Amino acid sequence: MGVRTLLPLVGGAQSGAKEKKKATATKPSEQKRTRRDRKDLENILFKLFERQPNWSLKHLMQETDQPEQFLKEIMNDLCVYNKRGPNQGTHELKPEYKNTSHLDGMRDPRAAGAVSVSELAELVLPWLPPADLAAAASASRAMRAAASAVTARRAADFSRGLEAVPVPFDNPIDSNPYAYFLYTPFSLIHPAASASAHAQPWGCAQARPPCPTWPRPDLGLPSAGCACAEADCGGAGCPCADAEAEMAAAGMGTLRECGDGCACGPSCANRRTQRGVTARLRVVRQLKKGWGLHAAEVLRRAQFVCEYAGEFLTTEETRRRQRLYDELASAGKLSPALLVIREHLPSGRSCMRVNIDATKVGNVARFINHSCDGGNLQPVLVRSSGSLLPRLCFFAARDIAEGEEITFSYGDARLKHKGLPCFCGSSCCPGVLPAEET
Ligand SMILES: C[S@@+](CC[C@H](N)C(=O)[O-])C[C@H]1O[C@@H](n2cnc3c(N)ncnc32)[C@H](O)[C@@H]1O
Repeated sequence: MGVRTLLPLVGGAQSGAKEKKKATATKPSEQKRTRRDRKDLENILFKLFERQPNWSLKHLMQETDQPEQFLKEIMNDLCVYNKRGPNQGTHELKPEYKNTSHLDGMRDPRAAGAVSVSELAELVLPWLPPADLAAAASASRAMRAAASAVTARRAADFSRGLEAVPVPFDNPIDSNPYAYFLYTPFSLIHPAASASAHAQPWGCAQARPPCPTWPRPDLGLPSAGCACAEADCGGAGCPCADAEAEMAAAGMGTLRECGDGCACGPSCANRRTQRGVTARLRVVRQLKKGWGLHAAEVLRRAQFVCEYAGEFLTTEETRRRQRLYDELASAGKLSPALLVIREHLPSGRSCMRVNIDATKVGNVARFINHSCDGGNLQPVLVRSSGSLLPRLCFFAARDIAEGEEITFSYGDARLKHKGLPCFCGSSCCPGVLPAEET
């Protein structure tokens, strides 16, 4: 558990005659002093009594800047008043409150085991969606400070420590610090995905966990796969190898990799799309397109950028969600990230359909905007041995400069009656985003 946060103390102890005079002359009126949160004030007083054991009421008022009556109430609970002796006229802590720094967060014997406001905030606030976080922030000054820290951490890494590198938000347009959704480094099967992802902390103070922490779901056929020695995996003799692998990254559109059914481990060289995001990226707010994914370093042609991760949906659930998303999107209330991939099978007569929804549960790819000229990413359908469902992965189609927006083409079909406007800016843009009834 983290160290308790103490609000800054006001000024230093003033004991000289000159300072006393000055303090009297500038003493603010009682009405101007606003009450602190009681627990915070108690913490401040404990700190002051650690600095020196005896304090007059007047000096404590100067230090804490609290209304006299409020301060007296708390001091009655925590202190004894010295009527005589060398410390006459001062207060000191009651014996049960002295030398208890080793019991940090448990000072109040009236509530043994109680934690401070900031400790409680640290436990609870990372679990809250933005509206609840804002409501909690209005409860007290300490809660406001804790909520701002959570917000800052959310804006600094929306992968919540689940990727090898942090992925920050950058909003030069308005005061919205981040977009709220649940993060998954790889696709999950609905409805298990939605159920488990409803509770996910985001913005905790503790160090990033080793990534990724979620168990990868078993998506398929455990028996299929290779048994190569690790060093040979992906080579000419490996049944999971793809002779066209390099070309795939450059534009062939499909790729094979080792997977759950193989004897090799996660460090196998033939699993280049299975280690999550390693390229430096950032999400930047734009005036017309909302958030967009940008390169935060130079990306080389054919470099793996990210997988399109979200919830694998049935076609029935996809249609249900699409109706809802269409309504919300046309009212400007949502940027849907629902993707349907159709892969034509070799017979040419049927096609395999994969539905991935990254709107509520997704990864960095949910921020990739559309470009009518095809953008700078090459989408590649990756099949891993032992997995039934292919994964959509993105490779750099050419060198991408630092700061450049990362885009791909959502498709050609514009079959919907009322399409959303497209602001990709390319010369071939017809002005409407691709869309079709699913
Ligand atoms: C996968 S999301 C991309 C991230 C999105 N911009 C956001 O703020 O979350 C897809 C949505 O982004 C918006 N979008 C993507 N490309 C666009 C473009 N070229 N012009 C206008 N809006 C675009 C549309 O609202 C679309 O439904």
